[in-house]
Amino acid sequence: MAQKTLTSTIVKKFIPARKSKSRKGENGIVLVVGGSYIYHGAPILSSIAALRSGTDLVYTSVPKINVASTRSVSPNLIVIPLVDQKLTRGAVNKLLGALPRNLDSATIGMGLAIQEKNSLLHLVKSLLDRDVRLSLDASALIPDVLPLLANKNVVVTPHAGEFKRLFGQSPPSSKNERVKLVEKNAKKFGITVLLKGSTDVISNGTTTYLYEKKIPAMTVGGTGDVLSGLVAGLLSKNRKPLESAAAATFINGLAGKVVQKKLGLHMTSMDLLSEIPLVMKPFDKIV
Ligand SMILES: NC(=O)C1=CN([C@@H]2O[C@H](COP(=O)(O)OP(=O)(O)OC[C@H]3O[C@@H](n4cnc5c(N)ncnc54)[C@H](O)[C@@H]3O)[C@@H](O)[C@H]2O)[C@@H](O)CC1
Ligand SMILES: Nc1ncnc2c1ncn2[C@@H]1O[C@H](COP(=O)(O)OP(=O)(O)O)[C@@H](O)[C@H]1O
Ligand SMILES: [Mg+2]
Repeated sequence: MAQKTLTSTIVKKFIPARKSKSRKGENGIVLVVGGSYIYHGAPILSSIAALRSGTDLVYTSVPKINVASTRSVSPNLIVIPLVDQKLTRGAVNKLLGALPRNLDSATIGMGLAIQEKNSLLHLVKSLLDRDVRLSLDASALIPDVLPLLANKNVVVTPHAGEFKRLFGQSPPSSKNERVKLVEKNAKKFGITVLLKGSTDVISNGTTTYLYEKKIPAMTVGGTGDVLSGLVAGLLSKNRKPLESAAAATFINGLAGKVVQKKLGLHMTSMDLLSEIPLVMKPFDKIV
């Protein structure tokens, strides 16, 4: 299968136009589920990235111990408390009852502590049953979730360590072998796989995009959390998981390039957030 290198021309087609006459909610409603006692920042990074990708509303669900700190970060976030410190069946049932009716997409896993595996499976299945498009990251990347995902507009965003946990094989260092392994698993499970690294590999098993970034400053913690929010933000308007994942990784890299140029190897993932609007603006279309 031929791989294509991501370019602005390709990505421009993946970002839907906004109608002048649209109303609040028509340009994306996103749910972010993540965070834990130690990792409070991940869902915040993901949520702000989703908003900055150009969605209308982002609902951020975090354990109740994180609610006050999360709310204090930004009035733009609508925080839905998880009733337990970790993801439990009871917390998922309460969350499902509190969700907005017309949710378009969700991203789950960043910084999340999962008490019972079945609570994650129940959350994923319930959201897919409501035709919510998913971006699964970090703690949500466990093999048990794979059978739920086939051909359901789902993107998984593992780094190499999460890839091994999810698919049982470590991505090899040879680029061609890496691409083949990503394609094999994407096809086998009917999902879009975005394998993160110095070169991101994005494939749905039929089409594959590569994005070589040369932005080592992005190894700082949180840049994958930002990416998960960008994927969900784009998925909320473009149902095609491959296109949304490819556009998200390209935007994340563009922002990283600008920040590295400005700050060298001293960026934090927060710096990416302020660059997202500036790098995405040239892709805006209003009809
Ligand atoms: N401020 C925050 O709240 C932050 C929270 N974070 C959260 O921290 C949690 C743990 O994240 P980590 O990615 O550190 O997961 P882990 O530290 O649990 O890494 C999982 C496994 O993968 C291995 N691994 C990690 N990156 C790898 C790579 N590129 N190649 C090969 N092996 C690799 C690790 O050694 C480990 O064995 C995640 O839920 C993440 O979302 C991080 O994103 C950092 C920022
Ligand atoms: N050497 C590198 N050069 C450029 N980007 C990188 C490099 N290593 C990792 N990245 C990027 O950093 C992010 C890492 O994701 P992840 O490990 O999940 O981060 P975190 O969980 O800390 O948010 C991905 O977006 C990946 O593309
Ligand atoms: Mg991560």
